[in-house]
Amino acid sequence: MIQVRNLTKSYKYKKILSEATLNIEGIYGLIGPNGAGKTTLMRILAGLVSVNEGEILVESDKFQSKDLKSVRNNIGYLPQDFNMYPKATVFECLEHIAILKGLKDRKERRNRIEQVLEQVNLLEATKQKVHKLSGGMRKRLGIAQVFLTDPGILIIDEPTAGLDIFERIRFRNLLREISKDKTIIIFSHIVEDVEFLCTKLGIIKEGKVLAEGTPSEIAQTSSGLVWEIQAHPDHLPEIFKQYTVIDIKQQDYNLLDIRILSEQKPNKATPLKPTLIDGYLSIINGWGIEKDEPIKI
Ligand SMILES: Nc1ncnc2c1ncn2[C@@H]1O[C@H](COP(=O)(O)OP(=O)(O)OP(=O)(O)O)[C@@H](O)[C@H]1O
Repeated sequence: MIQVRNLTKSYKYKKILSEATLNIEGIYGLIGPNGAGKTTLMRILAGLVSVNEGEILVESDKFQSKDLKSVRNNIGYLPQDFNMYPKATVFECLEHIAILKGLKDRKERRNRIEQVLEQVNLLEATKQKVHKLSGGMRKRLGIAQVFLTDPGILIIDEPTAGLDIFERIRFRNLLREISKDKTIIIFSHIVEDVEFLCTKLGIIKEGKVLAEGTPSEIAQTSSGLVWEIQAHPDHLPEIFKQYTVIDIKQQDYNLLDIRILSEQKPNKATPLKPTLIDGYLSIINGWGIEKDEPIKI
């Protein structure tokens, strides 16, 4: 469990994070639009950036600490594109990193490397050069290097960016498997990633935490706001002006099924069961949010 309390971060006069409070546990997803402050928060948690105000309390079976620097060894960070030592083989790359991480004993180090490669299903690629790996394999190599020291907390930036559908599913399954004894924090603007993986979510916009809850609790915040309307493609510009459009499906050449958010029931609209993306967009749009108060779910 990581408790982030009233975290404020400014660069010069610009506030990037404003009294952000989060209770991070399980597989936790932090989502928000571009510029929301996700990367900044991630870098703070990874111990790479300092804060102006607030505190972070890390609790796990292993320790309890308010000082992130002292627990850095228990935090593994996987950046969006792991591409260290591109000319080295997978094994050489892990060996370099293991040495940097202080695994001094040669035999122990080699055993550990084999263990982590097996864990992420990369044993067969041991001798392949890093730059020749597919995007998904590189992600798995990223996880392998993080696992060398078996951290209790894993921070992952955009887990499935650049992966095809098969690698996406495979990588999500890997994360689910390894999450059993770890806290995993996923930073993403792909709602689908967090929907399938995360047990809890935080929504952040312009440096402020707008809501925190399970995916279904977040979805429920848009209850009564989600509708399907049907319209001719020529009417789309008008519909975009009037409503927040979530999805459009072509029924035939002349008819579209359009999923929208609206506080009032539009003419001839059918109410729909809310999903996470509906809840996310309604929160981002500010519906049901008291000014400056996070949604209490
Ligand atoms: N070192 C810095 N100096 C000044 N401003 C910064 C710095 N780093 C980030 N910012 C600003 O902080 C704001 C939040 O940036 P951040 O990268 O944390 O957002 P984000 O949610 O990760 O966005 P994205 O999804 O686009 O990556 C942006 O307006 C950005 O310009």
